[in-house]
Amino acid sequence: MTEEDVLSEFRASGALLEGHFKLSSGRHSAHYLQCARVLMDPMRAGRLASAIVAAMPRELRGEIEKVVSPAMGGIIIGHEMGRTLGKEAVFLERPGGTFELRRGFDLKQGEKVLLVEDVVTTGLSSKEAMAAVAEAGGEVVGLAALVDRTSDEVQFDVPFYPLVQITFPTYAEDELPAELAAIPVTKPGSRK
Ligand SMILES: O=P(O)(O)OC[C@H]1O[C@H](OP(=O)(O)OP(=O)(O)O)[C@H](O)[C@@H]1O
Ligand SMILES: O=C(O)c1cc(=O)[nH]c(=O)[nH]1
Ligand SMILES: [Mg+2]
Repeated sequence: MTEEDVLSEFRASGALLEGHFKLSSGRHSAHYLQCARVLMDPMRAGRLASAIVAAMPRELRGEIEKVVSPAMGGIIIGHEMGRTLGKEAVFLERPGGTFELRRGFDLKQGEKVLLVEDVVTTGLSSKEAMAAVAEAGGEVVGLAALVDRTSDEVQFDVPFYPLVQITFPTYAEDELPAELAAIPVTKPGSRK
């Protein structure tokens, strides 16, 4: 799949939103990729997951023992990646503010994990999820995502495999452009 093919899937499903959004990090943006809309068609979700897996090196694919995703956004794409890889897919939740495995999900000591996100912007959620995997005994061997919204400063300790990179600007609360500040803000994600 080319980058334009992926963006067409986002446009076709009404997942490319324009307005004024408060992101998980607290930063603001005039653009939001609502991945839940792009993933609501199971066939499309499967196609996108297969495309992410196809872009990963064969050696890494062979190493993965389990897929772990941060809820909510990572769950559907993580599950579809698990299907493509033929591995179990579990998810992390943060009812108390910190990511943890619940519902009887666990990891073996040293189990090799592919972390799967829908969108990565500042990378904070991914890093918190990696810390939770380590805490549970797993070893993250790679990070995969549908969309990479990061700037050049964001670095990870493991290889990062986004399907598409889109650099929409983001702004701190105290540096909003006047035209953005004039639009009422919505916060689509679930981080408190
Ligand atoms: O790289 P970051 O700056 O951390 O932003 C990306 C994170 O933000 C969104 O989740 P959110 O916390 O909004 O909650 P959700 O997954 O429940 O929608 C998205 O699903 C990523 O997890
Ligand atoms: O940074 C985020 O919270 C974020 C950005 C985006 O475009 N889509 C999304 O689901 N989350
Ligand atoms: Mg999320």
